Amino acid sequence: MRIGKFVSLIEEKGFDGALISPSTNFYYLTGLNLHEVGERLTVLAVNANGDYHLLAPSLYENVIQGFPTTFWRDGENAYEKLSWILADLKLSSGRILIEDTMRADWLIGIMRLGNNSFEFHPLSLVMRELRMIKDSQEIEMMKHAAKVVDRVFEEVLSWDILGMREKELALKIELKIRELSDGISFEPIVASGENAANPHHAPGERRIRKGDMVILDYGAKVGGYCSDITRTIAVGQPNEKLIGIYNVVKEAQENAYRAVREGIKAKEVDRVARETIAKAGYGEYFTHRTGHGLGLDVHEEPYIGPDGEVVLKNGMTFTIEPGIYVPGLGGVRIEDDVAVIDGRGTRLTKAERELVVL
Ligand SMILES: CSCC[C@H](N)C(=O)N1CCC[C@H]1C(=O)O
Repeated sequence: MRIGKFVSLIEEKGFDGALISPSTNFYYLTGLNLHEVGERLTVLAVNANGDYHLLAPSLYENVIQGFPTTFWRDGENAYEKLSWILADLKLSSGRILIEDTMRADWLIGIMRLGNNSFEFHPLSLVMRELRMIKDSQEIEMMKHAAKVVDRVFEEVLSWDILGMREKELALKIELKIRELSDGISFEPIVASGENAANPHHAPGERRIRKGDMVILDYGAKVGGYCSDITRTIAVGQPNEKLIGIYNVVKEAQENAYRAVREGIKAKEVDRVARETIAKAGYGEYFTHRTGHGLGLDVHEEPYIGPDGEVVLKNGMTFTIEPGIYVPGLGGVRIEDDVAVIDGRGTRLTKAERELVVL
């Protein structure tokens, strides 16, 4: 468990405690994977002396073992039990870290507990520091998740996708990922033809046609850790303009990857990708950041954007995924997962990056 290191950090930063609801932070700190707690109040309370206690629904009695926990049953007053825990931990005032994704109704319920005068701060203030550098076990998990998405890409290339609806292909990809891993890290994106001009296109009814460029963006989870890959493929010969765009994106991705070094700021990697695309005349069509950190969350620190002030260090993991999106025509994105190892970038995803024409 990583709670010890977390407590040292909160003390060092002058916080009095933390209230953490189920989330990737909760999993990172406790190793507990509480599936679908939904609306049932579940909170881990930690104080700056290193004492901690969990409040959880009794449905999870079989899952939570060997962890200091008070369980509550449906029909009981969970907030009353939480107030007893906070009193025991002497958490009634002060600077308290709150899980960023805590449900608003829980937070309001906590604010209404008697005798509390908390000053709330987002938990990410502390967790980002802990989670940004992955240890070797975490990197192993991410390598495994990356292998899965590479394998899925090979499978896709063996399918007859001409005439298939985007959403059918997205479902097939999802099923393959689920077969090979612990699950998807987000709902796959399949964007064909002019739909590929939308970076977060929701796969729909459009059938894949001859001459389409198709963006495939999907990810797997292994042991909680995510991969995230994008490849753009052609079905039949695409028009010359799209082929030109493909080559610009491939060059931008390669240049940004080669720029990765320990000690430079994340925004330097973004700048390299952006300059490559701007020089080719497509600057205004690269409408998002170059990448994002990857780990237990599919989007986390360090963000690789024009405002990326984080200094890259060994153990950081992130995506490099420049794209060009031309409304009415289509788009191209190429994305790899990268880890900083021995001072340089190492690609975790290795699927073919040359344009594949099916
Ligand atoms: C979590 S949904 C989007 C997944 C995708 N791989 C992705 O992260 N992006 C697609 C466009 C840019 C990038 C993003 O920052 O959202």
